[in-house]
Amino acid sequence: MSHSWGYAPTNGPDKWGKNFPIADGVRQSPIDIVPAAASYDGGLKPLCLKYDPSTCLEILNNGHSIQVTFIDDSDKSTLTNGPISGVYRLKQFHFHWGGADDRGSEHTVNGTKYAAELHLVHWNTKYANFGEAASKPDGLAVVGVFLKVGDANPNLQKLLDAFNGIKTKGSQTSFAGFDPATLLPGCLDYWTYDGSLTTPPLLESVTWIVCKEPISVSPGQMAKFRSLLFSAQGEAECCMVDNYRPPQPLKGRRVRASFK
Ligand SMILES: Cc1cc(C)[n+](CCc2c[nH]cn2)c(C)c1
Ligand SMILES: [Zn+2]
Repeated sequence: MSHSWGYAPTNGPDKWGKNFPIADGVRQSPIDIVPAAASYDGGLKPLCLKYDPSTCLEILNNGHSIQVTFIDDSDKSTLTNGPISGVYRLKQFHFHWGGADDRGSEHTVNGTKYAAELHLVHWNTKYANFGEAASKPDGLAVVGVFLKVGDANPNLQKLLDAFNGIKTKGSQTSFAGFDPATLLPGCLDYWTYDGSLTTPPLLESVTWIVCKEPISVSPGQMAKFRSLLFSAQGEAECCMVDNYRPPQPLKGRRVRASFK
């Protein structure tokens, strides 16, 4: 019986290559970002993120993270410009975090881990839908935002309050009218590189856009993330923590910076 992937010693990132050989591919994510080795590219445009809160649909615990999903049947919530061409639609956002404040992000900066990382997942509208786009080299664009422990972030509170209804794997509740733009840092300087999904199926279809500036999160707010469960109702409780893949080999890839 093939047990599904996860983040435990028995089914975690070191084991994913068995069922997903692309785990050792040429453009895997995340990576360690070394700012001094990134090349400034004056041709990179500023990010243009236009989100309509009316497209926000629901929040769910999928057993790997909490995910907020969006209605993506129109260009109401989009990413344009930045390193991409064309229009990418927002499909979902989710987080990765640690069991303590010293770890949790997927990307690292000069080897430094943040307490958590937000991923805003967008798909290229040159393809028919998200699923098709996810299998194309230019199919997805994920904006990554680091969460740094410090002051409480009021923009996270509505999200954290919703966690009470989605504690266990497979639970979901409606979540209307949330504006994901409130989770973006004030400065949208970014690093960008060609990479992959950071969970199985690890498809090499992601243009990564990692913001240089983190947003804040308090220790108490981090505790709310850690109160979620990997396990389903009725199963032995397993805290949802350390749901991050460690940095992968760069394999010659270039990391560009939108800023000097
Ligand atoms: C088709 C598809 C499947 C999955 C698990 N994901 C999420 C994988 C992921 C989480 N964080 C970064 N990549 C995406 C974005 C697309
Ligand atoms: Zn992610």
